[in-house]
Amino acid sequence: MSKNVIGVGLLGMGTVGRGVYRILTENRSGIEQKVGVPVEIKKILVRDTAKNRGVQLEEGVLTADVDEVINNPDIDIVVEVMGGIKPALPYALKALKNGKSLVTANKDMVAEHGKELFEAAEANNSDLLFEASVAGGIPIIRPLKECLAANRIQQVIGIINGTTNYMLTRMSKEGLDFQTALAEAQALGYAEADPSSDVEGYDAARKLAILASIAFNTRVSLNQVYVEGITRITAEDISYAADLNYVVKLLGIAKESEAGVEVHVHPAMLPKTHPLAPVDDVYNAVFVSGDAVGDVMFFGRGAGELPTASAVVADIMSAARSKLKHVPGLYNCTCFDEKPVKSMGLTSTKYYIRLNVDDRPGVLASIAFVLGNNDVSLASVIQKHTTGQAAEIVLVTHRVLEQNLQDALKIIKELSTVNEIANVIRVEE
Ligand SMILES: NC(=O)C1=CN([C@@H]2O[C@H](COP(=O)(O)OP(=O)(O)OC[C@H]3O[C@@H](n4cnc5c(N)ncnc54)[C@H](OP(=O)(O)O)[C@@H]3O)[C@@H](O)[C@H]2O)C=CC1
Ligand SMILES: N[C@@H](CC=O)C(=O)O
Repeated sequence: MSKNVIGVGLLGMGTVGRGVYRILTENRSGIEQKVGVPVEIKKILVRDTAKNRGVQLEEGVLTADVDEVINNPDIDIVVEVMGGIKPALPYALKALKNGKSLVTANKDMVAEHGKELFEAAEANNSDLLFEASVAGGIPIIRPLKECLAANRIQQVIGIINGTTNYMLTRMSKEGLDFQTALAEAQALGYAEADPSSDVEGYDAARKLAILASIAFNTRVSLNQVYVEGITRITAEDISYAADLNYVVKLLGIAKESEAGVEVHVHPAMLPKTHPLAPVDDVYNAVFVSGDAVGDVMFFGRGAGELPTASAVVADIMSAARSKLKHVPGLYNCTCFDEKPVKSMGLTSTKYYIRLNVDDRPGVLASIAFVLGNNDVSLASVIQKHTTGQAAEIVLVTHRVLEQNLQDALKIIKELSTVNEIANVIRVEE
């Protein structure tokens, strides 16, 4: 039987949910033309039905009873924009089991329970779409699954967290301190409900696990991703980076070689001439290299109400078309391989090392000796005398094996003339 309307139920009406409501309402006629029938929001699950949502809502559309969404026969597509794992995951699975298509922006849920969700979608002939879960408004999931499907993808490198990119930009360009920059990102609706997930790198790690799984057709889990956040980045590091012609960014890096897949998220210094260097504020960018296409870069807003909702609504429209044409599963799971993930010690890059040391002759030589003994060679040295007794030294290495650097740092830390290894930041060229 052909449908004359597609019913949508939202789980959540926060930053993203409100954006979805606004786009579906404000662009109603264009969306109807593109889909073929009207797309209507029937019910919205929230915790507090009395809270003002900042948009004109129809009487009775808000509910605190999840069954009014996931068991509602008028709803074809359930849109999960509440976040977290519990109760989002059981609600999502129940919706799929009830034959609803599921659209979600929830990277925690997709990264950690993608297999379960895909299996439920396939078993019930439904769609599972999650474009907004990585890089907000930037199309990247579907381009990887479709437009670049002919390639063997060699690497995916990106700025994939809007909050931290916004913070690093405000800290480096306006001299804001960490907490003020974070408070601004929260006020703008960019941060996660628990912002430690942003600043400690886990949000980016979940997104990288999703991207790497799709790019390399394997299943990369969160615990296979090496993660460091931006909490140790200081004004001094940002200023040294500028002196060295670098900018500091939180990067997600996924590469595939014969030795396996490598996946890591950490702050990195990038030359100011690097294509990712000028990506500031809430903007994200994902740089993909494929064997046939070469290099392509995707750029746009990585978080925020309307950019994120743009991706969610496009997924709703795809799910609607597939419901109308009875062709579910267009974007099913493509993780058909099991590829080993390389340990971080086997990766290699250049490193920036900032040390506080005694201001005495021979100190630099003793540090260089330990580095040399561990096959770590130096590309440049900056030495600043802070007092007559203590000095700050900044070293930049050539490309070296991570394990060699870590072995050397363990010894350097114990030298009596070294007071502190203040920071170590990878340098990507
Ligand atoms: N914000 C952004 O820029 C982006 C967010 N995302 C993802 O989108 C999802 C939503 O994010 P965002 O909109 O920022 O989150 P918000 O915290 O702004 O909104 C969450 C919404 O979910 C509702 N909710 C939460 N828990 C429950 C529950 N147990 N029962 C009923 N309702 C519940 C809340 O209800 P109430 O309002 O009554 O409390 C609220 O309406 C997350 O997975 C996030 O990671 C993805 C890309 C970008
Ligand atoms: N907190 C996330 C929101 C989008 O995924 C971010 O800042 O990128």
